[in-house]
Amino acid sequence: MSLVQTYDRALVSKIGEGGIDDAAFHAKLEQSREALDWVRSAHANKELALLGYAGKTDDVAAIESAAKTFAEGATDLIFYGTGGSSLGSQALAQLADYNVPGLGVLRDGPRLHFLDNLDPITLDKLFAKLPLETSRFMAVSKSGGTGETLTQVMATISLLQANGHGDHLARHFLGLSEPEAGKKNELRALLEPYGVTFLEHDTGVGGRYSVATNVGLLPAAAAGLDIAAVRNGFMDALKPILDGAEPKDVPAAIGATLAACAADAGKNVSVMMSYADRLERTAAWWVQLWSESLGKDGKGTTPVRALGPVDQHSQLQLHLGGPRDKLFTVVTVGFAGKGPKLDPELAARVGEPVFANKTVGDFAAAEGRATADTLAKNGRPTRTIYIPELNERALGTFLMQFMLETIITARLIGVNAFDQPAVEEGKILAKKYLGEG
Ligand SMILES: O=P(O)(O)OC[C@H]1O[C@](O)(CO)[C@@H](O)[C@@H]1O
Repeated sequence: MSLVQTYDRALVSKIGEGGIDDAAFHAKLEQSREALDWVRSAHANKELALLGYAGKTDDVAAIESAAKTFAEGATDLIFYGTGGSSLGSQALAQLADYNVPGLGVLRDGPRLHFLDNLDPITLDKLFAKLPLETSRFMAVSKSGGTGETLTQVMATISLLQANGHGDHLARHFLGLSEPEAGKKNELRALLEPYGVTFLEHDTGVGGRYSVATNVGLLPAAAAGLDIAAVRNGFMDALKPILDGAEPKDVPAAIGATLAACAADAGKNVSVMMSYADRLERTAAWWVQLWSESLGKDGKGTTPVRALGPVDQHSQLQLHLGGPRDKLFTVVTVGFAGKGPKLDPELAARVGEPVFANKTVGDFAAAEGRATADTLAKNGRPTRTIYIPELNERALGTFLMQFMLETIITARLIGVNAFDQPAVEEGKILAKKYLGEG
C-alpha cells in the first residue's frame, strides 16, 4: 500500500471539542456515495477525460520519446507555463530533486527551470546566463492565450534571434497546447511559423488536473522519472471507487467528507503540512487545485501549505494557539532510519543523549509524529497521511487522491470543480492596462 491515511483524530469522539461532529461526518460520508457513483459512471462513460489517464500506458512511449528528443544534449531545460501548466510537472520533477533546498542546483542531468512566474529581472538575468546553444525551451498553455507565457516566449524568440540562433528555433522550442480546431491559439501562432513541434493538450482536461497528461509527464520524463509508475499510482487511488468500495474505504471520500464537514462547521481553512522537501511543490500544486476548483458561489475553503519541520518555526504557533478555524492534513514519509547517523559523543556534548546513534530521518519522523499528536491534543482536527516510500507510484497515488478528493468535495458543497470564471476578469483588465501604457 503506498499511502496510509488516518482520520480518527479529526473527530469529536477522539479529540473532543474542536473536532468534527461524528454524526455530521457519518451523514456526509453517506452523501459522498452519490459522488462516488458519479465518478464511477464518468469513468465508464468516458465523461471525465482525467479518469482515463489512470493506468493508461498507450501514450507513455510517445511521451518518453518526445522528452528524450527535447532533452538530448541539453544543459538547461526551461519550462514556460503558469498555474496548471506548470505546477503538476514541478510536483513530479521535485522527486528528481528539482527545487530541493541545497540540492536542486546540484542534481544530476540537465538543469531544470520552471518559469511559472513573470518577473522581468529574473528573465533578464537568466537570459544573460543561459548557454543558449544547449538550452531548450518548452512552452505549455492549454488555451494558448495566457499573457505571461506568451510574453516569455516572445522575449525568448527575440533573444535566440539576436544571438544567432534564429534559424534553429524549431530545435530550441517545443510547444504544448490545445489543437487549433478553428479557435484562435496565440501560442501556436507565435511558434508554428518557425516549424516548432507541438504536442496536443487534451481539450477535456483542465490545467489543474493536467498533471495526469503529457503536461505533467513530459517534464517528468525529461527529469528522468518513471512516468508509467506515476500512471499506475493514479490507478491505485481511483481503483477503490471503480471497484464500488464503501465510502469509508475510499481515502478520497474520507478527505472530501472531512473538508465538507469542516466548511459546514465554519472551519474555513485547510492546512496541508508535509514533512518532506520533495512534497513542497506538491502542496503548491494542491493550493491551485483546491482554490480554483472550490472557490466559487461564496463557497470553498482556503488552502494553506506548510512544510515540516521548518514551518513549525513559522506557522505552528498560529495553528495551535490561533483561531479554531482549520482542518489539518499532516503528511509524513518513511524517514525513520534514513539519512546520516548521529555520533553519540557529539550528542552527549550538546547534552542531548536522545540523539545518540539516531539518524536525521529518525528526528524528522519524530517531529512529524509530534506535530500531528500536538494538533490533536489541542483539539485541532487532524488527518494524517503516511507515505512509506515516496516514489513515482506513491506520488501518483497522492496526486490522484487529491484530485478525486477535490472533485468529491465540489459535489458535496455544490460547486463545479472544473471551471474558474472569476479569474478571467483580471486577465482582461491587465491586457487593457498594458494597452493604455
Ligand atoms: O494553460 P493556460 O491556458 O495557459 O492557463 C494557465 C492557468 O491559468 C488559469 O486559466 C487561471 O488563470 C488556470 O486555470 C490555468 O492553469
